[in-house]
Amino acid sequence: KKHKFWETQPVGQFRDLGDTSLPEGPIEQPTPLSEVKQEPYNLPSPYEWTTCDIDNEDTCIEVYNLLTNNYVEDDENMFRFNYSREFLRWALRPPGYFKSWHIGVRVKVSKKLVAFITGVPARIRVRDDVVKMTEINFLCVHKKLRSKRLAPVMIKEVTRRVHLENIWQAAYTAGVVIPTPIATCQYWHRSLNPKKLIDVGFSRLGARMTMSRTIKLYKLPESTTTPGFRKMELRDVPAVTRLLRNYLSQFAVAPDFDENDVEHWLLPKENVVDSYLVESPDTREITDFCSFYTLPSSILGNQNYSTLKAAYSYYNVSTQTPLLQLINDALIVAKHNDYDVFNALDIMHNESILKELKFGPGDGQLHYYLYNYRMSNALKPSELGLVLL
Ligand SMILES: COc1cccc(CC(=N)NC(=O)c2cccnc2OC2CCNCC2)c1
Repeated sequence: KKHKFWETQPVGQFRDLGDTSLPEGPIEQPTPLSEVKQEPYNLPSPYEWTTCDIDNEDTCIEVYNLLTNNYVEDDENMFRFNYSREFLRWALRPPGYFKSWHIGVRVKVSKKLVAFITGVPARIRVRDDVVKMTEINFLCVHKKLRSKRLAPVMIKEVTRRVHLENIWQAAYTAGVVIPTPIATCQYWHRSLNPKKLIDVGFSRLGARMTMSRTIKLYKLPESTTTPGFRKMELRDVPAVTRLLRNYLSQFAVAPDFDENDVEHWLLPKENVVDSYLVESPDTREITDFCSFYTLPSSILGNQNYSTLKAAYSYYNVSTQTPLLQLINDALIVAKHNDYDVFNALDIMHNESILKELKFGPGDGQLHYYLYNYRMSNALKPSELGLVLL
């Protein structure tokens, strides 16, 4: 039976698609905190819950190793996400985070960490509704424990702990279709190091193309082209917050960032997140912004390389500089910092610049989901202003 678990959850159900009589918004009302299950869900007997304190170096290493060996792979199992430890500490400790939402599963006898799931708080606007949500991520079950139905109980446990903090909605993404996507996005890749990408099988040499012709095709200038283009600094947080809030207001679903959020999520952090802005040379005004995060992938089974250095488009705002020129400058910076590939989803205004900047379509889709919040119709990717890590 397909979706046995998801048909028991307060999410949009496939059978309700097209039923426009169902109102957009929360599916279930909050329950009084006294009625939320106080004790953890039962795990199969060999396993126990653990809260992963990622400030503890040893625990952070355990989480890193579990994800490095067991997290998401591409459809052809040639690559696996390889989130760094500093990235995980950044992703899991935003303003107002709860350690209790960093949930692990250990083998009672050996104490080995064999599964993980996380939530972080986020204020997300859905049309005119700003909703306190949790962003769910890093659901990972050790390869040897798959099909033991651990994922449903982990999802129920993180939901229970989120309910205890009086939060009733969640946002998450997946490469698979489960009830029911609020948007389905395509991912695109822009080669920066085509020789390596072809060598590791990420890309293929185009028909009637030589390697030297391919290298020439993706060549980028040594330096950025936009006057006033520079790294974001702490002093820019108020202006970037204003710019970003204004820009994101046009999308149906987007984060409701305040200055604290912008300081955490967008201030440059080496090997984690890069952010640049355009400060108009004459007015000194900040008119544009672009950012990408660093998510390497392990290359599974290649003699010459073990890691693919990938940049993922994050939040970009173009008000004076054409988006094409802004993202081209982001590509130039990424190439200069030895990234092999620059990835983007076709969300926000990205679709308009992908082909011209020589992005190629990826071989998969990324589906966005809301928990306990119904949307009458799926959104077009261009209506989505939310990037999850
Ligand atoms: C290249 O190495 C890979 C290793 C594992 C999976 C994939 C394919 C894939 N599933 N890609 C994406 O989900 C993706 C493609 C473009 C932009 N963001 C993405 O995912 C982000 C956001 C969701 N959480 C993972 C990172 C590629």
